[in-house]
Amino acid sequence: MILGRLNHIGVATPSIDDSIAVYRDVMGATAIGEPFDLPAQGVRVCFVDTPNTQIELIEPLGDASPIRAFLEKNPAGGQHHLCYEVPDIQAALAWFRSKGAKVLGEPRTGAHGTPIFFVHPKDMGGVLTEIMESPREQH
Ligand SMILES: CC[C@@H](C(=O)O)C(=O)SCCNC(=O)CCNC(=O)[C@H](O)C(C)(C)COP(=O)(O)OP(=O)(O)OC[C@H]1O[C@@H](n2cnc3c(N)ncnc32)[C@H](O)[C@@H]1OP(=O)(O)O
Ligand SMILES: [Co+2]
Repeated sequence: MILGRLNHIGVATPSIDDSIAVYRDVMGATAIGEPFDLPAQGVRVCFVDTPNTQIELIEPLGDASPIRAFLEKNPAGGQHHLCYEVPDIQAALAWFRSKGAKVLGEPRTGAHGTPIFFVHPKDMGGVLTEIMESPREQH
């Protein structure tokens, strides 16, 4: 497998609106996207662009949101996952499985419109890891 660039850092928050204010007013971020809902992923999302990567703010959406338990343990929010690009999602899936790492569910379409999957933090040194197919590989 060829590991590509860090695409984004996922940051869970109880309030995207409050987090936008922090990134804008305290961090000086100038490129902040419009929040949008991703019901299939159980999250509301907002991207903050930095010169070399993105911060992905995620707020729970719906009762079955996968970030609810995280926010119960971390009520103020916090760093939730790292996302790396790969050229071929199926090859990456086979690679992680061959290494015995627990892939969480099947690949699905992520916030960038390309396939993603997650690898359990227990197999990744405590870091929930998202793997996404690079937008540049889409035809
Ligand atoms: C915006 C869309 C998309 C994109 O395109 O970018 C996204 O990023 S969506 C992001 C949200 N979606 C997901 O996170 C999906 C994958 N996650 C899961 O399946 C679950 O969250 C989980 C990782 C399996 C955790 O399950 P959960 O029920 O929430 O927690 P547990 O209490 O059972 O946790 C077990 C164990 O793992 C530790 N943990 C949980 N979350 C994290 C984390 N983010 N980083 C590091 N460690 C984490 C948790 O503390 C437990 O540890 P122990 O207590 O020691 O057992
Ligand atoms: Co993500």
